[in-house]
Amino acid sequence: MTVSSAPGKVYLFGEHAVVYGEPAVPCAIERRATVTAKARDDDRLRVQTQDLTLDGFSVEYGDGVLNADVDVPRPLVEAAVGYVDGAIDQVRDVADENVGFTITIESDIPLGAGLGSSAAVVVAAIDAATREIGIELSPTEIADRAYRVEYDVQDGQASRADTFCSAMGGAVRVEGDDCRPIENASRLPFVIGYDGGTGDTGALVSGVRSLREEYDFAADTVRTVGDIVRVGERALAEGDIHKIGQLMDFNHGLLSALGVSSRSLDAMVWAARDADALGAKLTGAGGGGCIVALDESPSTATALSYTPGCEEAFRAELDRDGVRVEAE
Ligand SMILES: Nc1ncnc2c1ncn2[C@@H]1O[C@H](COP(=O)(O)OP(=O)(O)O)[C@@H](O)[C@H]1O
Ligand SMILES: C[C@@](O)(CCOP(=O)(O)O)CC(=O)O
Ligand SMILES: [Mg+2]
Repeated sequence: MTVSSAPGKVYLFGEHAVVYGEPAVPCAIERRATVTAKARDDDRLRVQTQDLTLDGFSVEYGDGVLNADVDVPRPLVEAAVGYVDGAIDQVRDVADENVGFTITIESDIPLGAGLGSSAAVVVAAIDAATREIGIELSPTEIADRAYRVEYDVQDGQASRADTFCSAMGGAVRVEGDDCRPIENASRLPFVIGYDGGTGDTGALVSGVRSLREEYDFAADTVRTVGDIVRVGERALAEGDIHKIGQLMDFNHGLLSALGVSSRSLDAMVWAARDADALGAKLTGAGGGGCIVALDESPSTATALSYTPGCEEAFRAELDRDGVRVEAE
């Protein structure tokens, strides 16, 4: 039995635009998905998940047959299994044989909310399952294989940002295939607001793609997000937290123009701004889920906890650890 974990993330800047080759800066946070892999005698895959939203179910999958506990809607099961299934395909590709596994997932990352639960689950699953059969992949190799899974599950619409960040930890910079850690990133006082909802990553990415194809000004907006990231990474290197906050606000405005915000995300962003946060924006695909704000004081978290539509507000520290083995 092997246990590995990998962190979720927030986007300081650059989600969506990163899909079209602009740079982005995601930061790993201390909320993790933990995956236990146990090799089986047969070649089947059994997945058990104790998830916040899915509320615990188990699925057995093999030979193209999917058996789930009775009362779980099938599309939900298929959506949940897609990423893990893809991760195990990658492990079988590395092993060059059809190894079977029982996979157990425990995650404290809200699902489908912009904090990269999919990337964390895939990264941790690839690490745990390869180690379980005696193969040790480097974090960059895990990131690359996890990216291929996200790319497939999201119908060819994914950047390397989430998976690289989850595998490496810390703050990272991703531009196309160029992925690198940001050394000595200044400490940022992240506060997260969560509306309890989710966004459909694939559908939201498709929406931005259509706008970009239809209107030159939407394509310009995507490029402008890239400009914000380029200025933002200098501010990050200089530790200019006020400028970082201002640029987060700007980035949110452009994401909103691209149609990926929502009433509750906007309400949480404005609650954070009214509470004197240095900046606030949605994180990840949008549509529903989480915002990230910067505030050293407790004001933003308190204001968010009284904001209608905000289900949970919490502080998140930068997690310098990427994927790591917890037990072997
Ligand atoms: N604990 C979990 N157990 C099983 N699958 C999970 C778990 N957490 C996330 N996933 C997978 O990740 C998907 C959500 O990913 P996505 O829509 O990209 O949102 P995000 O990555 O922002 O959380 C879920 O539908 C599921 O397939
Ligand atoms: C919208 C996007 O830039 C980020 C999606 O993040 P999340 O899965 O919502 O955490 C898509 C991608 O980079 O693959
Ligand atoms: Mg995701």
